[in-house]
Amino acid sequence: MLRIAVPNKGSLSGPASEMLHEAGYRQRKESKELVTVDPDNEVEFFYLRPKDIAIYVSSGKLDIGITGEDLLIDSGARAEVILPLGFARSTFRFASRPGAVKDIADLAGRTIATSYEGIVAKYLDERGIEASVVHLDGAVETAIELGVADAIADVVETGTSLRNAGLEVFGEPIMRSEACVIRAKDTDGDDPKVQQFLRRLQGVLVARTYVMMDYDCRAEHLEKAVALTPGLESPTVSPLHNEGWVAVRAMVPARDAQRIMDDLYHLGARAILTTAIHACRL
Ligand SMILES: Nc1ncnc2c1ncn2[C@@H]1O[C@H](COP(=O)(O)OP(=O)(O)OP(=O)(O)O)[C@@H](O)[C@H]1O
Ligand SMILES: O=P(O)(O)OC[C@H]1O[C@H](OP(=O)(O)OP(=O)(O)O)[C@H](O)[C@@H]1O
Ligand SMILES: [Mg+2]
Repeated sequence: MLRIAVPNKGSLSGPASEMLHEAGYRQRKESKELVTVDPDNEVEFFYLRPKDIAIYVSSGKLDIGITGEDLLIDSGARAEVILPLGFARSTFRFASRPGAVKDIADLAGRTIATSYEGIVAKYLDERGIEASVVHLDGAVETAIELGVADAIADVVETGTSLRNAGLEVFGEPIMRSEACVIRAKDTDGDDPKVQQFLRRLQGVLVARTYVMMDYDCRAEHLEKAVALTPGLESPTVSPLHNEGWVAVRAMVPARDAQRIMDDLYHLGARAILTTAIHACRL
């Protein structure tokens, strides 16, 4: 049985379970459940604190886990990313009151509040900057107003939390992060159960980011049309009953679909349809 760690709380928890559900895995029915077995797929899911997942996975007791790249790096655990999952995208940045800390070098001798001490300590160490790091569990933006720190290092997505606290980022992003599947370093990459799990998740990612496009066009416009819709390998082209016309079918990135439909129409293509992809194996 494959043993998989899944976040039990926070920003990663809902989207992770949703993705697993879309991939055909049974998920817990109730947020208090800590373990769920999916006997049909021979998988056991362990719902754990996101911050702890890399530690469990690196210990080898669980085969793989879903967590944030930032949490993985922060933990210092011997585990690695094997598949980025495209959700919980964020940056990790320093911030302070406007102008209070000018740049990274200006952090020397200051106090920095963060929930990610591991990332911050490593970043400062690599640059030879000596500063004190104060660990807080969350809501670190408030640490400056309450005089606990001169600067913070925290997850930034839209920047709303920083703005609301009257803070501004400084320096380059410390790192970028997204949810990902991880496994212990130095493990066998060919485990067929893990490979099948990854193929299922990749199928969900493709189904989320691509649509199927069908259209008819005159044979003399085919090369230009196919250049707009090259598909993943190559589009399917079938003859139509009307001589001189062909039907084309190809996967296209969902976010480009409307622009491609406009361009195909200008080229003379007609009956241009897009349909959702529900599941896929590439
Ligand atoms: N607003 C956000 N947008 C995108 N990703 C986020 C956001 N907040 C946290 N994350 C990501 O979620 C992961 C942190 O999850 P975790 O559950 O530890 O914290 P959380 O979502 O802030 O929950 P809480 O602090 O309430 O426990 C990290 O990978 C982080 O980058
Ligand atoms: O840039 P934004 O879109 O505002 O998102 C970033 C905020 O989201 C997370 O906070 P969360 O709500 O999880 O609270 P926390 O600080 O207690 O972790 C993170 O810690 C930031 O505070
Ligand atoms: Mg948080």
